[in-house]
Amino acid sequence: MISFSNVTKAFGQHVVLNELDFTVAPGEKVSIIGPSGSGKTTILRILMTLESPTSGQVRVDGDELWNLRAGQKPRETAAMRRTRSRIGMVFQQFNLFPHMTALENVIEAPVHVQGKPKAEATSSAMELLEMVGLSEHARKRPGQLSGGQQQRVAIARAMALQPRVMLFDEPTSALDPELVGGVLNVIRDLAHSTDMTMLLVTHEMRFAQEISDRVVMFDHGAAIEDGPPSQIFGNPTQERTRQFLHAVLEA
Ligand SMILES: Nc1ncnc2c1ncn2[C@@H]1O[C@H](COP(=O)(O)OP(=O)(O)OP(=O)(O)O)[C@@H](O)[C@H]1O
Repeated sequence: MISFSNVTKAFGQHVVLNELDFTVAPGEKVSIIGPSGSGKTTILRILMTLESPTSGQVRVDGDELWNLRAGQKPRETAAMRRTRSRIGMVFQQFNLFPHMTALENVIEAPVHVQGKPKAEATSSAMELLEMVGLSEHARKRPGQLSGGQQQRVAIARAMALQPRVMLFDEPTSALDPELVGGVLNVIRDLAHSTDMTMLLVTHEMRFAQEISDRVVMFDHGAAIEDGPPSQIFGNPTQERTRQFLHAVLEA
């Protein structure tokens, strides 16, 4: 469903992804872990077409996202537009429209991007808000909701175009500790009950261990270890993975 082949991303002289090879199969739930600055968010931003790679190939569901030509700026392609409608992304900061209610945030893309009739979009959005436990708060604006509730609205919003792939970028790291569990419960339910492909960048190691089919350890822009959670958390092959987990789990 997702493939990075020989992908390099540099910001000026700073190489953030270094000849990365990485794939995710349809329906797989994959967590990305690694130290700050190792390139984890950049991978998600490239998939959302918010960044372009410097070189290499990125494919989503068979579509190559960029047609990179040496010396030319990357151009918008039909594959990029198709991909954006196939992928939902949940950011650290909830990314909701503050002047719209929870319900209006969820129906916004189906109505304005897809041209769905408002009544139909509203009924699907209410099902999504119920799924994330917020149907009673549908008429509230983000400022009237807790951070955890706002993030659950953001998950419903990201699901509104019925994506085949969901990307989560440290979805609980901006939350007060007592609100983290509610958001993780929603992501866990999605992981267990849907056949969506899911890619999660997280510092919640125990959660990654619990929900992932595979865990990929990043360091300096490369996937240095890739395996089932039992390997990564129980018996990592790389010393760097061992050190990282020791530092994070002892903190
Ligand atoms: N637009 C940009 N311009 C310049 N440098 C950038 C840009 N975006 C990211 N970087 C740099 O690229 C590196 C990798 O960033 P990225 O956000 O992918 O790391 P990360 O592994 O997600 O880190 P964290 O866990 O702290 O979020 C960082 O050193 C960052 O400063």
